[in-house]
Amino acid sequence: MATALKNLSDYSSDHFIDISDKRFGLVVAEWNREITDTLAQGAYDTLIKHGAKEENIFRNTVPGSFELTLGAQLLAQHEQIDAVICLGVVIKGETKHDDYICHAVASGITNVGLKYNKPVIFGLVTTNTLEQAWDRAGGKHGNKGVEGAVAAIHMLSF
Ligand SMILES: Nc1c(NC[C@H](O)[C@H](O)[C@H](O)CO)[nH]c(=O)[nH]c1=O
Ligand SMILES: CC(=O)[C@@H](O)COP(=O)(O)O
Repeated sequence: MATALKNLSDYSSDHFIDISDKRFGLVVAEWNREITDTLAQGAYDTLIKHGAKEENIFRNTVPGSFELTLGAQLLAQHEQIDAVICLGVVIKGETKHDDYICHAVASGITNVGLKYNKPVIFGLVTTNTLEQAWDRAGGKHGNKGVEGAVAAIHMLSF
């Protein structure tokens, strides 16, 4: 279903568990920093809204989305971390570079989650234009950071 048909910030919290003792890693790419900061704020606010403690949310930055995988692993390897949310924005350029990044990150963070048996959430905005990216960072299609936090809480409620 296209994002245009499902707002990223619409969700049900009926099945959520108590997350007051859960520890979350946020890994945020610095590329397109203004947008990734907005995604991170959306994720942070959603975790707090649903009971996470400020002191249990650990935010790290990485240079770009390609480094999200290693950033996720460096957090997920710690027993104290219950879930990791990866946030980045990749906007298509003149070459296929964006494809290589997106495929590497999708595959990489999937493997980290499977390796450490904990939610590692794919919060990557992958768009053709800057406008489309802003539409998914608090714009008309909601906030992908909110979606990432909801996915993390949902998986912890599994
Ligand atoms: N073009 C974008 C990048 N490129 C940088 C890579 O992610 C990586 O940091 C570099 O190749 C060094 O390993 N990153 C984004 O997050 N978004 C982009 O649009
Ligand atoms: C997605 C990217 O890495 C992008 O900025 C690279 O741009 P280009 O393909 O024009 O080199």
